[in-house]
Formats: sequence, C-alpha cells, structure tokens
Amino acid sequence: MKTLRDILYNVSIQSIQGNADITLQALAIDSRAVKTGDAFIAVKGVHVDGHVYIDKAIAQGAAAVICETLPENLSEQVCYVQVNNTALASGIIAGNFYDNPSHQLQLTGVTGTNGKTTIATMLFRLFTRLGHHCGLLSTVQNQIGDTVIPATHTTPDPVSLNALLAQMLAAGCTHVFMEVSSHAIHQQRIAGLKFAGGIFSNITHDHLDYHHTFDEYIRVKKAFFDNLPSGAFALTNLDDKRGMVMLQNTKARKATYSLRTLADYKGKILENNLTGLIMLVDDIEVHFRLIGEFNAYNLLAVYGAAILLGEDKAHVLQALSDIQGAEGRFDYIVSDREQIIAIVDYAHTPDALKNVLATIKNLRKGIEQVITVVGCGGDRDTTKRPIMADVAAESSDRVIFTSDNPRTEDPAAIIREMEAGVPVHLKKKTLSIADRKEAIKTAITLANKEDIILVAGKGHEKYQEINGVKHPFDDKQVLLEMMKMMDK
Ligand SMILES: CC(=O)N[C@H]1[C@@H](OP(=O)(O)OP(=O)(O)OC[C@H]2O[C@@H](n3ccc(=O)[nH]c3=O)[C@H](O)[C@@H]2O)O[C@H](CO)[C@@H](O)[C@@H]1O[C@H](C)C(=O)N[C@@H](C)C(=O)N[C@H](CCC(=O)O)C(=O)O
Ligand SMILES: Nc1ncnc2c1ncn2[C@@H]1O[C@H](COP(=O)(O)OP(=O)(O)OP(=O)(O)O)[C@@H](O)[C@H]1O
Ligand SMILES: N[C@H](CCC[C@H](N)C(=O)O)C(=O)O
Ligand SMILES: [Mg+2]
Repeated sequence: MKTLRDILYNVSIQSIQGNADITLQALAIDSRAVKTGDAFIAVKGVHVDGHVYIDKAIAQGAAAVICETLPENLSEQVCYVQVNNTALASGIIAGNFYDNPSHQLQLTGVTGTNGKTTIATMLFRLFTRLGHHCGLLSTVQNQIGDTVIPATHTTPDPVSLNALLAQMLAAGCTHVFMEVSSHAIHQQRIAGLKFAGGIFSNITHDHLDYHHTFDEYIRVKKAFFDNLPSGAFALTNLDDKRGMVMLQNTKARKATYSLRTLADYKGKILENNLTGLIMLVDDIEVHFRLIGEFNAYNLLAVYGAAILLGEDKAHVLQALSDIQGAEGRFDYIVSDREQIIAIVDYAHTPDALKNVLATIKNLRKGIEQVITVVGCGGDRDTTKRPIMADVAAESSDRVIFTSDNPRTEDPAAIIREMEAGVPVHLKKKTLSIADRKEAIKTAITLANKEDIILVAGKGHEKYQEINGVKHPFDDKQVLLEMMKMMDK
C-alpha cells in the first residue's frame, strides 16, 4: 500500500494542505471512478476542467485531491496537493503508485501518422517468437502474452497505462511495445515513462482538428524524441521529409532506416505482389508476408528496432519472414466464384489511402476495376475529408462515399464535405450511399470477375459509432456475408 507522500516523489509541488501520510487505495483522473480512500487528480481537459468535479470526487470518498488551484472551501478529511501541472503530475504519480514498471521493462514506443499499430504489433509478435515474454499496447488491442485486454485508446491515460505495465511486469513480461499517439504526447499521458527506444514512422496530414497546424503536429511528435533518455535508441525513417527533424534534439542514440539512401538499416524491394514482399535487407534476401511499399518501411523499422534491442540479425529476419501484419491492415479475401479481391484496410488519412491505392495499382494485372468504399470519421479533422475523396477518385475506377464513424455529426453532411473535393471531371466515377452496409453491397454488385474492392477507414473496428452508441459492424464480416448472399 502506498501513502500519498510516496506517490508524490519527483512531482513539483506548490503546497500541501492536510496529512500526506494517509494510505491510498487507488488513483482516479475521472471523478466517476472515485471510490473511498482514493486520490483524485483534477486535469484540465478539452471539454471541461476536472477541477469542477473535486467536490463530487470527495462526496464519493476521495481521501486526497491533486489539483492546480485549491478549492475555496477545504474539507478537513481530505489532503490537498497543489501542483503546477496536473496532467504532467498524473504520469509521474501513476508511475510511483505502480512502482514505475516502465523502469523495469524494455519499453519501446512507436509514433508517426501511419504504421504505429503495424510496427508495434509486429515487434510484439517477433519478440514473442524469439522467446521473450511480451506486452502490447495498441489501437486494436492490448496484450499480455496471449491474454487480450480490449483497448479504448491508441495510448491509454497515464493511470490505466501504468496499471497495464505493472500487470505486464507481474506476468513476467520483459519487453513491451506501445503506440504513442500525438494526443498522448500532448496530453502528457506518457509522462514519467522510461523508454528503451522510440521509433518514428512518418508524418503526414491528420488530426489538424486537435493540433490546428501541421507545424504544431510536428512539434508535438518531436517532443517524444526530445524527452527520450540518453540510454535509449531513437530510430527514424530517413525517407520521410521530417525524419531527421524528429531526432534533432534527442539525447538518445540515433539510428536510421531507408529504402532510398544509405542508412543504418537499409532495404530494397525486389518483388511486391499479393503473396508478399521480397526484399534485400542489409544485403540478405528475405520474403515477407506483408504487402506494399509502405509495409517495407514498417518491416525495416521492426528489423532496426529488434537489432537495437540486442537481437541477432539472422534470427530476426528468419522469424520476421513468417509474421503476419495487424488485423484490418490490407486484410484481403478472394471470392470463390468470380475471384473478386476485397481488401479491408484502416486507411483513414489521405497519405494512407494514397499508399494503399498505389499498392493495389501495382497488384493489378491490367483490366480489373478498382472500386473503393470510403468515409471519414465525425468529430475528427474535417480538412482531410475533401482530400481523401480526391485521392479515392483519382486512384479508383469507381468510388462509393459512405459513413465511417459519424459520432455526433450528420453522415450526409460529412459526405457532402468529401464530395466537394472531387474534381468535376472525376465526379462521374463517384456515388454516395450513407448506409455503410448498402455501400459495400453496391460495390459487390458493381464488381465483375477479378475486380478489386477496397473498403477503407475502419480496418479492425467491430462497431460503428453513432451519437455515442457503438453499433456492431465489421467490414470484413459484411463483405463475406454479402459475397455469399450474392454468390459472387
Ligand atoms: C480529445 C481527447 O484526446 N480527449 C481525451 C481527454 O478528454 P477531454 O480532454 O475531453 O476530457 P474532458 O471531458 O474535458 O474532462 C477533463 C477531465 O475531467 C475529468 N472528468 C470529466 C467528467 C466527469 O464527470 N468527471 C471527471 O473527472 C476527465 O476524466 C478528464 O480528466 O482525456 C480523456 C481521459 O484521458 C480521454 O479519454 C479523451 O479521449 C477521447 C475519448 C478521444 O476520443 N480521444 C481520441 C481523439 C484520442 O485520444 N485518440 C488517440 C489516437 C489517435 C490516432 O491513433 O490517430 C488515442 O491515443 O487514442
Ligand atoms: N508506414 C506506413 N506509411 C504509410 N501508410 C501506412 C504505413 N503503414 C500503414 N499504413 C496505412 O495506414 C493504415 C493504418 O496503419 P496502422 O494502423 O499501422 O497505423 P497507426 O499509425 O497505428 O494508425 P492510428 O493513428 O489510427 O493508430 C493502414 O491500414 C495502411 O493503410
Ligand atoms: N485513432 C484514430 C482512428 C480513426 C479511425 C476512423 N475509423 C475514424 O473513426 O475516424 C482517431 O481516433 O482519429
Ligand atoms: Mg494505431
């Protein structure tokens, strides 16, 4: 059991009112989760200021309150700790509460606009195959060895994050691979964590609703590398325009990967088709199951990180050769009768969509049509909508605009914003069907023998979020059912 004083180690404190030697049951950053004997941390959020819930937290039994501004009336039963920045403090406090599990694990973080889930998942699978006990924190799911724990975020809040790392350590894990989203860096969800390494995949247009400008988005991503310790490695993609910028101010050991220039980990694509990639990796020829140039980058990142974590080159390449990609990433099925290829992919940014469609173009033998079904999420970056629609129309023969997760927005309005991005001469290729199931059905109806259908944006997701309710929905399942029903 920890006391309040124990968990304040390394926290920059302004004042303490009350007894800091009380024993704490748990930590909560949400008043709704507070139970008797807990410490409540009041964090300023995007929508509300957590400080307004201090009284509610106390009414629910909070024994301690950590805040930036003290309430006017203080309760005698509660110890108040005033700090400069509660978001930052919550990471350090959560680390202390759970005995700083990241300090006893080899924790590798992956950041970038696209590829985080793929890289983290492949590292988890690779290191498991190499005989290590591993943990994974990703958009698709969290994992402690074979045990799956559903994920609510790409990077969880600091209390959940440290609790998960502690569980991983207790279960005997030595290596943990996690995605580090830009929201998490900005909101200090990773404060206090000790990383053994950081990986940068790429940075392109996304999340401008949150970060406002591309420069700010770059600055936030770079902060992850700025804060890595000197004993860690920082591995970057040399072929990304901002690859070196990310490492400009890092204290960590710098390393690079590239498909185009000299780098510490160098790759070359020899073949790229539906059976996978054949690549030269540091002059060794290897076959991989993943498809597409963008996955050649992901594979190089995984390879480089594995070597930097002390693994043997030959063992790594042998094991990596047999590993599959993450669920819902270029996940394809081929129909029995007409050999229609249907691909489910999580492309939800302009760059991801461009890459997936370029990969499909490379796979085409010539006459097949490419039919793309795509939507954009509600309550997210609105500026990517017309761009994604344009990308889809440019690189497909037919496009059906549909709903992704509308969240609190009107699906028809999102689709109209997408349609506005399609140049006049491409309009005849497109149609709009808000109902995602109907849209997929229409794509199958339009498909002839050996055509390729891309269903983009939702990948592994098993639901569609409409007005706060998650309705069961699975792109791959819908494709399978519809193909069967229509006997294609
Ligand atoms: C925009 C964003 O990132 N929001 C995150 C943020 O919420 P917020 O700032 O809106 O919080 P708020 O509602 O203003 O509340 C402020 C504080 O008051 C507390 N509160 C609130 C209500 C109450 O009754 N009692 C109470 O104590 C809240 O717990 C919070 O600490 O802090 C919350 C607690 O950590 C997160 O759950 C929430 O994620 C929301 C649900 C979300 O959708 N986030 C997405 C955008 C996100 O983080 N995505 C990235 C991935 C992106 C990618 O992969 O491309 C991710 O890492 O998942
Ligand atoms: N290295 C890459 N470069 C560009 N696009 C990629 C790359 N890797 C994957 N993609 C594309 O981006 C999509 C999302 O990939 P992945 O889930 O690995 O990324 P992510 O960074 O985890 O995304 P999120 O931010 O949603 O967590 C894939 O389905 C694919 O279309
Ligand atoms: N992690 C990303 C995923 C977007 C996936 C897409 N299906 C959507 O709902 O917009 C986000 O929260 O922005
Ligand atoms: Mg992810």
